[in-house]
This record gives sequence, C-alpha cells and structure tokens, in this order.
Amino acid sequence: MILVVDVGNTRIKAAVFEDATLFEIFVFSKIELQKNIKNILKNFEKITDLVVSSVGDVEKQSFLDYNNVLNVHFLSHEDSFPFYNRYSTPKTLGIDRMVLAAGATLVFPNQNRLVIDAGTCVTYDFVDEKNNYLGGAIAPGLRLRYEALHNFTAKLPLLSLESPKDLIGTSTAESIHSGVVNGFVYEIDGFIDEYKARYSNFIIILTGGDTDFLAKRLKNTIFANSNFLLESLNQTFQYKIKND
Ligand SMILES: Nc1ncnc2c1ncn2[C@@H]1O[C@H](COP(=O)(O)OP(=O)(O)O)[C@@H](O)[C@H]1O
Ligand SMILES: CC(C)(COP(=O)(O)O)[C@@H](O)C(=O)NCCC(=O)O
Ligand SMILES: [K+]
Repeated sequence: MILVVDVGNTRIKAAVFEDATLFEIFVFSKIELQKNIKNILKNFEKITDLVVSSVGDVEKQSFLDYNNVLNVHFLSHEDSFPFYNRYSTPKTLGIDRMVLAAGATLVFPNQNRLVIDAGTCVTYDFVDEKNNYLGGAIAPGLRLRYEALHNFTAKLPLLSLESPKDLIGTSTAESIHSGVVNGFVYEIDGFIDEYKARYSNFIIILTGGDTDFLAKRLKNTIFANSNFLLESLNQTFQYKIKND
C-alpha cells in the first residue's frame, strides 16, 4: 500500500492506494500535516511507501521523519516520466504539472492531451499524441483573483466565491463576482478554443479544487476529475518503480 501526498500552495491532499485501487482521500492544511500522516499510518498499517509531490513550502523534514518506518520518495524532475520533456526550463517546471502530464500520458495513451488544474493557480499542460510534453500556461486561480482584487485596491472587499447572478454586475459585490467567475470561465473556454484551433483532436482533463464549480459552467466538454492529481501520483510512482 502506498500513501501519496500532493502539497499544493493552498492545501495538502493525500490518498491511500493499493495498486490501482484508491482507498481514501484526505484534505488538510499545512499545520495539520503531522497529525494527519500519523492517523493515516495508524489506520492503514500496510502502507510501505510515502510518495510526495510538493510545490508548497512544507519542510522536507516533515516527511523524512517517517524514513525509519517507510520508504519516503520525493518526486522530482530527475525521476523517470512517460513523456519527452520539451519545456525549455525543465528544472523549474512544477512537479505537480509533471505528475499531471504523466497521469494524462499513461491514462489516455496515444492522443493529444490537455490538463487544466484549477488550484491556487490555474495551470495548463499539453502532451501531444507522440508523448511530447510541450508546456502550457500559468494564471491566477479563482480564489487568488478574489484576494488580488482586495489586496491591491483600497476599496474592494474580500468576497467568497459565489455564482454571479448575471453578466452585468449591478453592485460592487455582483461586479466582482461577474469579473472573477465569468472572467475565469471565459478565459478557460477561450484557452480551450485556441487549442482546438491548433489541434483537431484532444482530450481535456479538468482537475483541482475548483473542478466541480467550473465543470458545469464551461461551454466546452471536458473530463472532470478532482482526484486526477492524486491518481496521477499513484500512476507516476508505479511507472517509476518499473522504469528505475
Ligand atoms: N475548503 C477549501 N479551502 C480552500 N480552497 C478551496 C476549498 N474548497 C474549494 N477551494 C477552491 O480550491 C482552490 C484551490 O485548489 P487546490 O487544488 O486545493 O489548490 P492547491 O493544489 O494549489 O493547493 C481555490 O481557488 C478555492 O476556490
Ligand atoms: C504553477 C504552480 C505555482 C502551480 O501550483 P498550485 O496551483 O498547484 O499550487 C506550480 O506548478 C509551480 O510552482 N510551478 C513552477 C513553474 C513552472 O511550472 O514553470
Ligand atoms: K494548479
């Protein structure tokens, strides 16, 4: 059994797998890390490996503490991945993006693939049908947009995510919701449309904390799976074991 951990910039997500079977998912904050890992290990005594993908600022030591009871693996760009990395700065490519690209490559073989991860940032990652990872885009995520409007202005309140009533915002709050939510949805659909203009055929996977909110608002057909990164972590690790 393995425990995979995805350290994002907002939250930590973890999951227990045995081969392809997902047993349970856990979502928690950085300060709850130790408590959660301890509990998971207590409840799943068969866990032998801890696989970590981190783009957040959690100390490596928090995981290395378990080195005496488990094999601890930190995924990095030095591991084996099932695609050809054509990014011009492969060492600065986010490991979460590499894991998503690996998952897409393994789960949807021999086709063009676009992964959209709507987390703290929204990231776009494209792997072509010949398994070339080309790159994509990084933009502010949904929550970050609300925060940026508040943090960098004198008068705008910090609002929580809400569906805009209309395109035309008729109050400060409605204008913010329209700008953030409608803007985000148009942007993602716009990106997809531009990819479609370049590639006639590709599968689109949407994941990240805002998956469910976005999936029903996009005009394009996508494959929505908020667990795709955790599942891809399992896939990437299985691939690494076979190829190292
Ligand atoms: N309980 C929650 N706490 C924080 N963000 C949440 C929560 N539920 C949904 N979200 C949404 O998830 C997004 C962050 O996604 P997530 O995948 O957790 O990010 P990351 O992988 O970067 O840590 C935010 O834009 C926010 O709107
Ligand atoms: C773009 C990211 C901040 C996304 O992080 P997330 O939203 O998943 O927390 C992360 O993938 C990262 O730090 N990337 C490094 C730059 C790059 O991928 O080129
Ligand atoms: K992301």
